[in-house]
Amino acid sequence: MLLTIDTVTKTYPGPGQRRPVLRGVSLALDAGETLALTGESGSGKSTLLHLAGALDRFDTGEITLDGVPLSGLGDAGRARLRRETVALVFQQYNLVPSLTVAQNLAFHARLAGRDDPARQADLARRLGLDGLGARYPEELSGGQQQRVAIGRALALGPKLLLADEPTGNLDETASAAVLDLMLDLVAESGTALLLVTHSREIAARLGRHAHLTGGVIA
Ligand SMILES: Nc1ncnc2c1ncn2[C@@H]1O[C@H](COP(=O)(O)OP(=O)(O)OP(=O)(O)O)[C@@H](O)[C@H]1O
Repeated sequence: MLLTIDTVTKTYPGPGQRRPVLRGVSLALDAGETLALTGESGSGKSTLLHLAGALDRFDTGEITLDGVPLSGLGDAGRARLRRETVALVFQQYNLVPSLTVAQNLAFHARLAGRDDPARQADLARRLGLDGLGARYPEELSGGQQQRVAIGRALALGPKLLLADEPTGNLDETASAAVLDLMLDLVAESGTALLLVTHSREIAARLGRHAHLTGGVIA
């Protein structure tokens, strides 16, 4: 298994009565699998995605990512594992406005010491970004910006791609096109995908579907 989430609980610290967001979530994802995570607003989908990506700490239970139990890691260990294994795509594209498309595509791979211009060029071509390399994010459509964000994530060569409502800002046509490309690219590269969505249609396109409700997977 690439990712195993075992009876994980999470309560956010805060004033007043504290209610657990996750009450014992269990979920497993094999290498190369695609899984859609749905659930009502506030059910804890983003929280679970962040925990799976070693971006935040859980209270009890265990998450094992690429063979490494996360509970035993400190901040530095989690950061290293994240760098080596995971890439993220959010609803907000989070591109660097002062960098060109080509520079944005290379940015995270370069930071991780895995700069591979040939791979970036191939991703740009596959994502329909040819000819846009010298443009800045503000000169792109939303769908184009999201395709750059997906290319930037996949340029890392991650084992696990975590996507939080990645097409949530796009109209239906752009959303379908971006999802198609993302699914093609993860299938080709054997990358596992955990994708949070509100859309039943999108969920149906992925290999598996899990629904979060009442702090557990239904
Ligand atoms: N950093 C935080 N501090 C305190 N509470 C938080 C924090 N992040 C999320 N929460 C609370 O935890 C609950 C779950 O939030 P989360 O964002 O995981 O839900 P979600 O299912 O992704 O929601 P949505 O579909 O609306 O994005 C919510 O009640 C939210 O208010």
